[in-house]
Amino acid sequence: MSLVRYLTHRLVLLSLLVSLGIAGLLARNLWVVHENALASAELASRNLSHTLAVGLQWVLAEVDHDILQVRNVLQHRDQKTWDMHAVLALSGSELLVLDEYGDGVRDMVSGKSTQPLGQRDFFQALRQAPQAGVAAVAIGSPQALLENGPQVLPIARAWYDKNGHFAGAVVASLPIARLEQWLSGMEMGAGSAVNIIRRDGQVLLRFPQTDALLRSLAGSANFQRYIAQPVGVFVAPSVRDGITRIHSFEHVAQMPLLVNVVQAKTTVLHSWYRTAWSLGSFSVLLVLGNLGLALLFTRELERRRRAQQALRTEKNRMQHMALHDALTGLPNRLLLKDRMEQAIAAAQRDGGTVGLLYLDLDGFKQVNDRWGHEAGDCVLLHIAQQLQQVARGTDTVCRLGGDEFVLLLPECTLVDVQQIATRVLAACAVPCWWHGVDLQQVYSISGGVCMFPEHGTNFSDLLRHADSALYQAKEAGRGQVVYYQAAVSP
Ligand SMILES: Nc1nc2c(ncn2[C@@H]2O[C@H](COP(=O)(O)OP(=O)(O)OP(=O)(O)O)[C@@H](O)[C@H]2O)c(=O)[nH]1
Repeated sequence: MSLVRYLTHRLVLLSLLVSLGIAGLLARNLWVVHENALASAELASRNLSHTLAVGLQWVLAEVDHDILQVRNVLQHRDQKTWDMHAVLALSGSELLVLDEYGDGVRDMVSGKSTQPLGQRDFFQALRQAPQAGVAAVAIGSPQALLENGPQVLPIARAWYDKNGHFAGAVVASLPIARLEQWLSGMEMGAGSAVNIIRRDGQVLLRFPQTDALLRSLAGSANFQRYIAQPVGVFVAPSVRDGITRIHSFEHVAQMPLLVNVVQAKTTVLHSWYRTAWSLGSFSVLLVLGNLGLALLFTRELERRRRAQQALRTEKNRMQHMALHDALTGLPNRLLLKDRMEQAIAAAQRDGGTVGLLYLDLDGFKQVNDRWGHEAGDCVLLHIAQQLQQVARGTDTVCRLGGDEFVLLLPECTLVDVQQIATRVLAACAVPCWWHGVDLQQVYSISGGVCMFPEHGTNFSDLLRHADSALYQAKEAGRGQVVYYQAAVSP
């Protein structure tokens, strides 16, 4: 792999890692902010439910104090009749005293007649209490106790006769309007509310008021968690609308009530969502920009790599062209000179000999003249191929130009050269077909041989002497190989 490609891969990898790092860091920070926002909201919600529970307990304790005072008098009277007016005057609130049937009830202070209350939930709860004195406060569902009276929350305790039998109830009323006014200053946010819930699951008050009927939560999973412990906070979807909320609750001390504050998670995390959206968009843009830049850089590096590759290829091609013949692809004179100098140097070092066979076609011009240059080229290619087949791996077949070829034969004795020359003459006698015509019938080949070091010790001397032997071969009738000074026919 080239350095550029290696760097490119590393760059893209690095860019990916940086992008993932940025995205991971942002995601982690967003998660921390999310958890902090949730924890703060839970704390605020818990504080609010605690404040409301304590406040409600104070209000109810005050009312209960009046109820207990009246009940005490009722239970310890020693005459058959008693002055109810005087009894009720003990308390500061408006109280009702009910008999054992919940009937015949009179508000002795106001003098207004009440509705029959024997079937009301709080009265039933007190009547069914198991033991005198044991029954605690009963709290009824919101209702009007007096005819055309306002909606109130009935708060009642049972009272008992001397024999410990249930004798009726003392009932106080907590106006719903008063509770609503108490809560009215609170800004809850969308999907959030405060509930006052009886311990049997009945919702007694919901703020802010919605059109939805106050209903019982008994049996719901969330309510089970409300009654499992006196105080708590958790996040869960609502049974009613499926919205996930923070539920914070606290039981009202000594009362069968609990207060809960529910806040929609979306409301609590509203600002977090906006931050997450803007930071998320920013990080996506950053990552995309980072990747885009890496890709651009990569493309630029790749473009440069390709340009360099093309340059190298072109350089190699030029070098090849400078050292090789364009038609046959054989080494040219320049490369022959280089190879011969190497062969001479090696022979000088090892005490060996080098043979040089200079070849020239006979009658080649006639091929050109009769069948055109393409036919001549065909002959030149054919001869080049034949000579390469004859040559050994260490030999060099060279085209000097025109119809002249040279075989450089390193580490070659005179006997070896003779054998090769014989094979060359035979190879050049192989037919060369051109459109159904055997051009070999027209041409033959002549050669001149000289040896290093016997006939010369450098390139030009050896080439000149081989050429001279070739000339002699032409003179002698062509189609043969002549040895420099030793004109021995193969
Ligand atoms: N087709 C072709 N012909 C070439 C090329 N290069 C040179 N020639 C021709 O080759 C011929 C060489 O001339 P000669 O060597 O005198 O031709 P010859 O008929 O072989 O003569 P002798 O060697 O005296 O037998 C010329 O006609 C050149 O034009 C080539 O690349 N292709």
